[in-house]
Amino acid sequence: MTPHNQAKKDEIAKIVLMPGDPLRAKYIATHYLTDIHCFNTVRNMLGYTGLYQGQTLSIMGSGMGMPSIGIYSYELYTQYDVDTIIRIGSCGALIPSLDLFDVILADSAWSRSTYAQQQSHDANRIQYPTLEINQALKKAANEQNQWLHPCRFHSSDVFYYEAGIDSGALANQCAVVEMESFALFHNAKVTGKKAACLCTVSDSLVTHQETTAQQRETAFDTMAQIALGGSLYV
Ligand SMILES: O=P(O)(O)O[C@H]1O[C@H](CO)[C@@H](O)[C@H]1O
Ligand SMILES: O=c1cc[nH]c(=O)[nH]1
Repeated sequence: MTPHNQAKKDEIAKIVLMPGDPLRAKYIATHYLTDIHCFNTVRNMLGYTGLYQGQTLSIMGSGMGMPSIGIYSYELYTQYDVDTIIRIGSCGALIPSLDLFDVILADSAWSRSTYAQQQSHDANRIQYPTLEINQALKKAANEQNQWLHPCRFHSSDVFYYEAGIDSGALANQCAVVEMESFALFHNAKVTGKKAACLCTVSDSLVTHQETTAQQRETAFDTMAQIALGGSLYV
């Protein structure tokens, strides 16, 4: 147990799907897993373990932002022997060619965050997912006839900008913005574990279209199904 997670070690699977929203975790667990068991309610950061096509899998919220996913993912990797975390988030489109509900796969995450610098003196502004997990997700998407858009993410500490879209994100060819992948990829690297990040486009910073809070909780089924399918190839 940790200050943030009441689970015993054997209650969490080797693979964890991790949305920011704990209610998205509950929705996916209750709709797609069988034999589910809720292993964490501390701070309402709900976590579930169950079976997906016979394989044990966990789904747990990360909360919003790098400090939050930094805590939960580090504990999962170092105290619960989790091997792989696949973030299943929402993101804002930074380029006009992306539509609401498109599913995006991070091939890298650029950030101004000091998370990696503070955590391990890692000064890299770009962190990377695990290639083998991205390949598993691409294979699952292919099988499901879904198109996955691989691109660089801007992993930001900010949701509401007074100064407009971060020019550094555009200069670094980021196609979407979200708030966790950089810290997750860093934690996977320093612990010798694996990570990937899928996001569904929930809004566009270009067209200003947006989904509702309810859709962000319960309407990201395409992404969930790709992550669930990919977990079988990990
Ligand atoms: O929907 P989730 O997974 O929380 O992801 C995105 O949504 C939150 C902001 O609304 C941030 O956590 C951002 O990364
Ligand atoms: O961080 C995020 C997530 C979704 N949409 C945004 O605009 N930013």
